[in-house]
Amino acid sequence: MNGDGAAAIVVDDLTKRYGSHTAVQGVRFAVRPGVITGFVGPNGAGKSTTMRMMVGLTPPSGGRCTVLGQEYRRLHNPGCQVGVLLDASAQHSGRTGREVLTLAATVMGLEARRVDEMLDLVGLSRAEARRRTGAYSLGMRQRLGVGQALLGDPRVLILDEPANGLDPAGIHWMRGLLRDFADDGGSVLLSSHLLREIEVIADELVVIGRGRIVAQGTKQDLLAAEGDGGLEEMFLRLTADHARDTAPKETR
Ligand SMILES: Nc1ncnc2c1ncn2[C@@H]1O[C@H](COP(=O)(O)OP(=O)(O)OP(=O)(O)O)[C@@H](O)[C@H]1O
Repeated sequence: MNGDGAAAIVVDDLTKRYGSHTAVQGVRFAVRPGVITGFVGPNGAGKSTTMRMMVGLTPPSGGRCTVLGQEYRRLHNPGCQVGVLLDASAQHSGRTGREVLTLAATVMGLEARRVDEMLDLVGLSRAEARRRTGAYSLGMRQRLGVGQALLGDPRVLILDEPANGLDPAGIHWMRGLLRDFADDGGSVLLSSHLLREIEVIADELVVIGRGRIVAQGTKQDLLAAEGDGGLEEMFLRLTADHARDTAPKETR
């Protein structure tokens, strides 16, 4: 997948060290338009750290990432180009769902009606939108986070565990939404622990273990090489030597 000139996201040799601990080591992959790329790995493998570096929230120790040809922080009005959902629980708990979207719409210079469009799209009722997000379930927070990510009508989505906390109907909804987004030419990077979900939805896979990429390619090619075991077998085999690293989280 590397070296693809048409790629929407190019991750090039990204490395992150926390003191003597290397959380991400020389990670390279690309995310292309029209494709849902699944980013999978065990707990502590480096998925979130990689995604945080991609959007400028964590400074890399080495390497770089470009989104639509530029570093994320250099993008003009980034929310209108790249939708990001990294931690649905990070919302200000005292704001209502509507306030969260209205504030984001104002920052992006969008019309207020976009807020109602997003509420409809993600299935939050007007009454729910009037409640503070601190009272939301995780699934409702994920829906709001997806609404915020899509608010600016971006062409690229970077989503860390967006299906976490969604009920089966919510997962079904998310699957259709992301499929439509990609079929419409959008680029999606999606991390998930839900291997079955990734197996259904992803077109390409990037597997990370202990900060290093251990496999990448089309789902079809990777699973064909695996035989009957499916993604779960492949995941367990590839990441067996890359079990959870228990280095403590310090400061971001
Ligand atoms: N701010 C930090 N300071 C020190 N170490 C960190 C920090 N953030 C992450 N790490 C370490 O980096 C490694 C990768 O963590 P990361 O959160 O990226 O993994 P992950 O693949 O997203 O895991 P999970 O699936 O559990 O969310 C882990 O060893 C983690 O302890």
